[in-house]
Amino acid sequence: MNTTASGRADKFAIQVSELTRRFGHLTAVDHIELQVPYGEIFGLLGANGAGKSTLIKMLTTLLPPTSGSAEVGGFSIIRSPGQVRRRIGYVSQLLSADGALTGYENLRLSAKLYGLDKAERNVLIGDALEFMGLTDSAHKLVKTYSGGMIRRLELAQAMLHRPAILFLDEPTLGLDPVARHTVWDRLLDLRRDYGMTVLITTHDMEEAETLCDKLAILHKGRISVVGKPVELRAGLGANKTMNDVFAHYAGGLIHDGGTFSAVAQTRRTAHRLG
Ligand SMILES: Nc1ncnc2c1ncn2[C@@H]1O[C@H](COP(=O)(O)OP(=O)(O)OP(=O)(O)O)[C@@H](O)[C@H]1O
Repeated sequence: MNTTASGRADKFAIQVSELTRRFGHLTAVDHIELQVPYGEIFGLLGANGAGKSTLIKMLTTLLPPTSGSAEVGGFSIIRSPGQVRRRIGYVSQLLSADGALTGYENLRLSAKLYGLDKAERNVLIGDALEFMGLTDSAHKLVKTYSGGMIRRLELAQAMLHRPAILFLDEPTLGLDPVARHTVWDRLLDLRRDYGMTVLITTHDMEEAETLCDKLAILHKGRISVVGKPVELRAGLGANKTMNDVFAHYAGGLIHDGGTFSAVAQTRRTAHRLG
């Protein structure tokens, strides 16, 4: 249990009530209810356009909701967005590290943006580099990094100020299996060492099953089911896979070769670093 600045004991890192976002006539997120306890690794699944990124953008205060409410780290995303931002780290789908800077310089930039003072800054940057296995590459340009190293650098940037809650939009998209597993290990370490709560979006059924304690599947802006991966599979019958669960609750199959957005994203990443 965490105690917020208001002194209130708070069991949930994320509490969402009737949260809704419309874009014109389209309701991208439709009256969502969600509770994520502190210390949980929580996965958001859904087909392209289901509303995952829109939900994350609202919870990270980047996009105002049309209606409804949410508390993140004990603070309202509407009334206290600054308090929310102090308690979260966010890695977006888009490449956020700057390829023309070194890993260290990227981290120093993040530290300044977070307002960390100089003495604290150097210790926290050193810790983050070490934690993500990037100490030896700290002074190399990021455009020479592999995709897995870039993801770990982005995680290092997001964990720098020791947020209570990390939001990661498709954290392992486009990574090979070894790099993917390394990212999973680091996320598990962040939970173990710092008690961080992690909310991720993913299209990867292995990631959903192996990494996440609990999953919510979104379909057309609504949550169609919430549960532990093993419960969701068992709920459909014997020998059901996560792909079956996804097809049942998300209205479609995960196709071989990835989704359109996965392919586009991978290419965007390659282009930016090229
Ligand atoms: N700024 C915007 N203006 C208009 N429509 C938007 C905007 N952002 C998202 N949408 C629409 O809202 C719906 C939900 O989009 P969102 O990006 O949240 O889905 P997603 O589940 O994250 O999809 P993906 O897996 O492709 O990232 C989609 O129909 C999308 O086209």
